[in-house]
Amino acid sequence: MDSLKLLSSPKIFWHKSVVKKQDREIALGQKGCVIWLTGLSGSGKSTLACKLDQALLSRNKLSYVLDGDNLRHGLNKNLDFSVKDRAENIRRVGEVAKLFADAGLICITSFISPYRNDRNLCRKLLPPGDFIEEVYLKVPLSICEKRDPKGLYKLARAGKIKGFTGIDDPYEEPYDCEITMGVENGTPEEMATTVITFLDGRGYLAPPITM
Ligand SMILES: Nc1ncnc2c1ncn2[C@@H]1O[C@H](COP(=O)(O)OS(=O)(=O)O)[C@@H](OP(=O)(O)O)[C@H]1O
Ligand SMILES: Nc1ncnc2c1ncn2[C@@H]1O[C@H](COP(=O)(O)OP(=O)(O)O)[C@@H](O)[C@H]1O
Repeated sequence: MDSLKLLSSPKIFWHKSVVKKQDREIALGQKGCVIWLTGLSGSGKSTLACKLDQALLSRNKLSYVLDGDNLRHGLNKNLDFSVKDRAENIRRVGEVAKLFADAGLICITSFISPYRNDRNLCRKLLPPGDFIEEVYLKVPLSICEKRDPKGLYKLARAGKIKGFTGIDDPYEEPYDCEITMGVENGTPEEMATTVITFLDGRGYLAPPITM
């Protein structure tokens, strides 16, 4: 019974893992954490997530990208863009990211995540220090709309998509994010370097120190 702890439901128990997070981190030579990218559609989240993933791999660090478009093809395919479903989308992402961080990986999430409360709930879900970075891609709507790589803004302006973030649905800017970046911060590669410098400075690209 040592490894069993009673949860809030009397019928569901928590089974403790024998291999600890720290053991996995030592094996991987890094610390598990979550980098949360947020911003409007077209602000560059997926591009930055990919650059980060590549830059980390080139340093022999293991990361994994959870991307809004991709998760909505599978795990979250039953969710729409209502306030309630966006909240559920982000809650599930937070739970999955928590597992990835526990596995010792650097988990990069790329979701509009328009509501402050949903983002803060994910922050609270993770042990202190694991949710290390909220990166806000502060790109004006006019620029995102000009980019419009999927033609969605055009459809939203034409009224063919309802509830599109930035057009007829809100985006709540972060008050307290760790990094804010915009078009003035250079290329996606340069932005990835900024994030990696931050990670390095906080010791996430080295294994934990054990006594
Ligand atoms: N109504 C509406 N509003 C916003 N975005 C929409 C909408 N409908 C479809 N899309 C496409 O879905 C992508 C956003 O999915 P997310 O899971 O990141 O959204 S959210 O965090 O739940 O708000 C988003 O992808 P990105 O452009 O990569 O952000 C869009 O391509
Ligand atoms: N820093 C940047 N400067 C200029 N264009 C960019 C930058 N980052 C991304 N882009 C371009 O903007 C468009 C949207 O980028 P994307 O990463 O798909 O955004 P999101 O995932 O936030 O929707 C793409 O065409 C991409 O090439």
